[in-house]
Amino acid sequence: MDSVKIGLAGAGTVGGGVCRVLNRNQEQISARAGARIEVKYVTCRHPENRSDLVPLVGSLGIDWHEIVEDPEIAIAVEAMGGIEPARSFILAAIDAGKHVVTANKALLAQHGDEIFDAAAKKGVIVAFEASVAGGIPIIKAMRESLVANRIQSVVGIINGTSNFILTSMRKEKISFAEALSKAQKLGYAEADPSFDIDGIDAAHKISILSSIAFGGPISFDKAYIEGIRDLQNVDIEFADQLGYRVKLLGITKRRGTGIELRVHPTLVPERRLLAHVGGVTNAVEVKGDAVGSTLYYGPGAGSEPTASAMIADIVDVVRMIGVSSNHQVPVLGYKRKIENVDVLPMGETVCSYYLRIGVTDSPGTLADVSRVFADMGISIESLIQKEAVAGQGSTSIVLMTHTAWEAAVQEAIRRIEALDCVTGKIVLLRKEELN
Ligand SMILES: NC(=O)C1=CN([C@@H]2O[C@H](COP(=O)(O)OP(=O)(O)OC[C@H]3O[C@@H](n4cnc5c(N)ncnc54)[C@H](O)[C@@H]3O)[C@@H](O)[C@H]2O)C=CC1
Ligand SMILES: N[C@@H](CC=O)C(=O)O
Ligand code: NA
Repeated sequence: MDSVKIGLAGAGTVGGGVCRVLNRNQEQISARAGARIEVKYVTCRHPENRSDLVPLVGSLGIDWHEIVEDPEIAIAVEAMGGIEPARSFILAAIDAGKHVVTANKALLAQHGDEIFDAAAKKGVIVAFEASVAGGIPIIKAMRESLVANRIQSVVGIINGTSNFILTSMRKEKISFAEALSKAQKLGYAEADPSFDIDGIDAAHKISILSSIAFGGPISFDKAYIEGIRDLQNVDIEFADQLGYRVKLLGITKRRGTGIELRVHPTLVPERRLLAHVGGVTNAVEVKGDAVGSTLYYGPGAGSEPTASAMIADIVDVVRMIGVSSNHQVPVLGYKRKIENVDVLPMGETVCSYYLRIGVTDSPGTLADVSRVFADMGISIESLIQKEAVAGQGSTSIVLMTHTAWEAAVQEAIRRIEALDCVTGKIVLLRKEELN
C-alpha cells in the first residue's frame, strides 16, 4: 500500500486528537483511504511538553516552514487557530502545491476568499469539515448530499461552549462564569472565549454554511451578531414558563430576494428537537425544496470528535490525489454566484419576539405600552404582567409578539423606553418556530 505523508501545524486539543485517532485506528483508516497515512512532522509552540506525541508521529518541531518546505508532505493540516501564522502557513502550503485540511473557521470566515482563490489557481483542495459543528459531517452533507436542493434555510446550535453554558445554567443552576470555566477545561472553548460567548464563533460558522447554501462569497462582515454574555437567568426562567428553551442559534434563510444571516439567543419551542440539544452537542436543521427538513446532530467540539472530521477530510483528500480539480467537489457556491442573493440588513428580517419590560406599578401602564405596539402594527400573542413585589412599586411585563419586522420592533422599543412608566432597558429575545 502506498503511503501519504502529512504535516500537522498545531498539536493542542484538536491536533493532539488527530495524532491519537490516526494512530489508534491506523489500519482501518489506511484501508479505507487506500493508502497509509503517516504523520511525518508536527509543529507546536512547546514540543518539549508533548512527549505523549513522540511515539505517534515522525518528529516534533516548532517551525511550520519545515512542513511547507518538505516535498514529501502532500497534505498540510492546520490546527493552530487564529489568523496569523495560520493564514501564512496555509497560503505557503498551497503555493507549494500541497492540499490543506483546516479546522479554522475564524480564518475561513475572514480570509476564505483569498485562501479558496489561491487553492483554485493551484488546483489543490482546502478541506474544512472540522470548522463547522465539530464532528458532525455538515459540510459534506451540504456540499454533496443535498446538491439537488434549492436550500431554504439553515438553522443550528453551532457553538458547543455556549450551549454547554446555557444547559449548565438551566439544569445545574451554576453561574455563567463557572460553566464557562468548565467548558474551557474540557477543551471546548476558543483561545479567546469571548468568540464563543459573544456569538462570533457561531457567526463564523453560519457565514460558511450560508455561503455553501446560497452561493457567493462568505459574508461574515454582514452577519448580525449577539451572544449570550448578557443573558439573565430570569429570562431563561420566563422562557421556561412560556414553554421555550433559550438557545444560541445561527440562522440563515431566504427572505424575498435576499437572505437573513444572524446569530442571537433564541427562544425555541419546547416541542422542537433543537430545544432538547444539550451540553456541547450541536444540531443543524437544513431545509431544502426537494428533501424537506433534515437534522444533523452530534458533538460540536472536543478533541476526538473534531479529529474525526479532520481525518475524514484527510482521507477525502487522499482519495482525490491525482484527480484533476475540475472533477473535485467545488469548495463553496463560491465566486460563481449560484444565485443573486445578498444579505439583508437586520431591520429587514422578520421574527417573533419576547420582550421583558420593567414598569412602575401604576394605572394606565399596560395601556400606554400596548398603544405603542398598536401604532407600530405589531400584534401581541401573549402577555404576562408579574405582580409587583410589596413595597417596591415596580414590576415586569413579559410579552410575546406575532411575527414583525425587526425595524418596527426596534422603533417600538425606542418609544416604550421613553415612556415615564418604563424603568430601564427592555430585554429582547427572538423566537424561531422550527420543525
Ligand atoms: N477545541 C475544539 O473543540 C475545536 C477547535 N476548532 C478549531 O481548531 C483550531 C485549534 O483549536 P484547539 O486545538 O482547541 O487549540 P489549542 O490552543 O488547544 O491548540 C493550538 C495548538 O497550536 C499551536 N500554536 C498556536 N499558535 C501557534 C504558533 N503561532 N506557532 C506554532 N504553533 C502554534 C499551539 O502550540 C497548540 O499546540 C482552532 O482553529 C479552533 O477554532 C474547531 C473545532 C472544535
Ligand atoms: N469553541 C468552539 C469549538 C468548536 O468549533 C465551540 O465551542 O463550538
Ligand atoms: Na463538521
